[in-house]
Amino acid sequence: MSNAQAPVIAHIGAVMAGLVSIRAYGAQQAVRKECYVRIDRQTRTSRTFRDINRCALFGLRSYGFHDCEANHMGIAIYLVYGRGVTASDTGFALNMAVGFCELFKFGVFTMNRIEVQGNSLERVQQYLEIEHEPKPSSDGVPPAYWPSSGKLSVEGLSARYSADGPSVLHDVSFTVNSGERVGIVGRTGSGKSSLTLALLRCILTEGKVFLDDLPTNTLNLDSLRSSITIIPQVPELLSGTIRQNLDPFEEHDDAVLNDALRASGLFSLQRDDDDVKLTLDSAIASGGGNLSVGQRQILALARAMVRRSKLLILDEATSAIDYETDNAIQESLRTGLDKDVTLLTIAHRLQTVMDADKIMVLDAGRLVEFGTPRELLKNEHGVLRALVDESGDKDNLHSLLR
Ligand SMILES: Nc1ncnc2c1ncn2[C@@H]1O[C@H](COP(=O)(O)OP(=O)(O)OP(=O)(O)O)[C@@H](O)[C@H]1O
Repeated sequence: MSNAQAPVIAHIGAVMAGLVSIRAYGAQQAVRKECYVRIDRQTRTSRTFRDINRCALFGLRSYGFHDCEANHMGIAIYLVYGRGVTASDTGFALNMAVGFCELFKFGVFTMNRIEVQGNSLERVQQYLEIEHEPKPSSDGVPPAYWPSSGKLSVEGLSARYSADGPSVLHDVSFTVNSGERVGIVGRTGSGKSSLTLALLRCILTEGKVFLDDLPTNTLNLDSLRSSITIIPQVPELLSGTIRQNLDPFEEHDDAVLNDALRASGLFSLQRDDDDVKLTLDSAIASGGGNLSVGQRQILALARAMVRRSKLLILDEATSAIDYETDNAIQESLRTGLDKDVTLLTIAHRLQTVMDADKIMVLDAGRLVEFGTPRELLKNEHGVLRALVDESGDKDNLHSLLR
């Protein structure tokens, strides 16, 4: 019954979250139909559960009548005709005999309830049994100064999503010097996001990755991931205040946090006559639901500045944010970050990476070009040149480069 109930609750949750889209696409009928299917399934199991319960209760009552009542009668006869039985013995014995039946019934129902609720334990068990990432060990703790620079070297990196799945990155090798800004481009499915996941060891990898000359495969995952900051296309925020989101462990004072907000460009986007201004005390809804995607990205950028990571990976979300916000973010990336911060930008729009120090072009999981934009565009048969020539922005991109 519990297993049938979860899909109903999940469906209602999903519908509530997507009400606007459902109405916009006129999908009420399909959603209602799916809801009925799930409710029917849940009702069937619930009905069976209750029927069996009734059956058990009926059985118990019958048993109680035949057995307990007969017992009571036997005891009563003994108490009336037996010798040396006092009035207090009689009262006590009859009282206990009636109570025993109730206790027995209660015991059976409690056992049944425990079995049903045990379903929750089964679910916990399922989570305990899934494959876990390696646990941190004392050997994997990096020196306190690490990483002192954002130098990144990758040697023969291959990656796959599961042990028996296909390889999505093939023998990728490159070196990015500390403070360099590198744009990662490629067609859809070329492995751009997989490369960032491989750097964070979120997927299975082979080959070597060195951050500030330390091989990352020997490090504890928490140390590695806390030293690299990634700003995804749609950053997640925690419910609380902006202060808690920027500094969850309360390690920095307000001046540092405000500096980060200013450097990330948040204040430059707010006008004096805005009704709602974001400050450190502004409330954030769960997942950042009360902020726009652009504002969430800016806060994620501010968080990266507070963390002072030497390697920052930006999964560009230009399609979701307006021109002004995009400009503010790009400007903050140019001016707000420390000079030794290495920035890898996954570019969906070529325009944002044309001023990068280097561009990395991926194709079907292979690194096919890596160099300065000028060098790569000189190659008439190159992949970047083809991507630029295919884009509607071709003239603009060439003129940007000039
Ligand atoms: N969770 C996953 N499980 C298995 N394979 C995956 C998974 N995610 C991506 N892939 C595969 O990995 C390859 C590279 O995908 P990836 O998401 O890295 O491409 P991308 O260049 O980031 O694409 P896009 O520009 O569309 O985001 C694709 O062939 C894809 O099918």
